[in-house]
Amino acid sequence: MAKLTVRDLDVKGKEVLMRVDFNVPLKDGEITNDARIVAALPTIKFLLDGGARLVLCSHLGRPKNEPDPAFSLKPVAVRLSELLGKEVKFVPAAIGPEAEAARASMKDGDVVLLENVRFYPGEKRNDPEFAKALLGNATLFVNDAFGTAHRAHASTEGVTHFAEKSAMGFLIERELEYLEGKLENPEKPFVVIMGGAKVSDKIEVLSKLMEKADTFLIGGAMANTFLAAEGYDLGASKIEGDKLDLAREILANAKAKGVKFVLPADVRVTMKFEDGAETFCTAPFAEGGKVPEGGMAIDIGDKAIEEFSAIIKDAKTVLWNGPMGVFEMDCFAKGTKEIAEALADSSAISIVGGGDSVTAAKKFKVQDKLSFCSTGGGASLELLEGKVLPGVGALSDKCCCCKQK
Ligand SMILES: Nc1ncnc2c1ncn2[C@@H]1O[C@H](COP(=O)(O)OP(=O)(O)O)[C@@H](O)[C@H]1O
Ligand SMILES: O=C(OP(=O)(O)O)[C@H](O)COP(=O)(O)O
Repeated sequence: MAKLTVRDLDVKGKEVLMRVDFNVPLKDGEITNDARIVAALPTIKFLLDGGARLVLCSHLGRPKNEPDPAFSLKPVAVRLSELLGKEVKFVPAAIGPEAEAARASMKDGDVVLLENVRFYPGEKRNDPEFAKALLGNATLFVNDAFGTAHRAHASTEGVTHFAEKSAMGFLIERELEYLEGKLENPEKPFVVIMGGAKVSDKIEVLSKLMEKADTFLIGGAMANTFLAAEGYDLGASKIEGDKLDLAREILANAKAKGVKFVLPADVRVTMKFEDGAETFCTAPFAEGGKVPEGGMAIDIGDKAIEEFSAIIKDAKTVLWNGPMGVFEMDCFAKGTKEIAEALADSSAISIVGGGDSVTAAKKFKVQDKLSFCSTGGGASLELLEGKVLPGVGALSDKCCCCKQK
């Protein structure tokens, strides 16, 4: 069922509670990446231009359900104010007399940012009393916190039970358009690039995507587990030893479905896991290549890069989730960098599923050449697994005239 969006709301003169994901990285009180604030701006501006009295709420980090200055949203209010070019009043509480007073004194077009909702035990518990207090006198709720939409918390799900209408913002709308819409009937060939640390984190998403994908390209540490399951010698590489049977099952499943499941032909190896370490590529496994004793596969090899890039070139839709190697260190980053560049050069619809892959796309400066980069790691994975995100499922349905919610 289609959900309400901000376009369906009449917000003039009304108090609107909006959940954003302002969970930004901070270093010594400074925001080191404001992408999540920037991503929420279109909805914030739309509501302010429409004459709403806008009350923003978010979490930041994982405080222990009590106030902790290290996780205060105050620096975010300052940055948001700069980006909007207007005052954003910061309220050092999310509920209670101070928050109520600040909200009561708002005029149309004003915006306030409440303090971190995770300073209260009711947030993660999804306590109805906390949700009611957070909604306050607002009758309308807007959720644009895609990165947190997989959490059924008071500020993402609980408040919808008390608001007259609950709608999604433009960010969530766009995330759904790409991670659901474009992948519903993907233009073929549809290629899925999977990497990252663990097979076990991605089993569900692998199985789900197996229904649609033509080809999987597997890299990162998860490729090591598949290669080990095929009987190759991986030396001291990172492997999930207890997932070998599962890996064999996935390989058999792909074969039965006629899906190409491409493992790296070769891997890049280091004898020392440290920055600036020397590396070399193994011979192709099919030609007897192996990781020597004590060696670690930390990236896909040059032959694998060549093969993966050729497949990406012919694709019409590509979904990328998980780096090809330990891209955080330049000496182990070649595979991830070249695959990111191959994706940027391709004419395919290119969708990056959040988390480390987006960090990699930024690091290798290809983000602008990709069709879409998700702002949520966990949320994008759950969506790709086919789950309904609680923060989306709880929004008002488009057809019900919204009186019930
Ligand atoms: N061959 C490898 N050996 C060890 N770690 C790896 C390897 N390849 C990738 N990684 C690590 O996997 C991590 C990312 O894994 P993951 O969290 O599953 O990705 P994502 O966040 O994109 O879903 C990165 O920190 C990267 O260094
Ligand atoms: O950064 C987030 O998730 P992500 O790292 O999975 O993208 C979200 O803000 C959710 O945070 P949480 O995982 O503490 O609930």
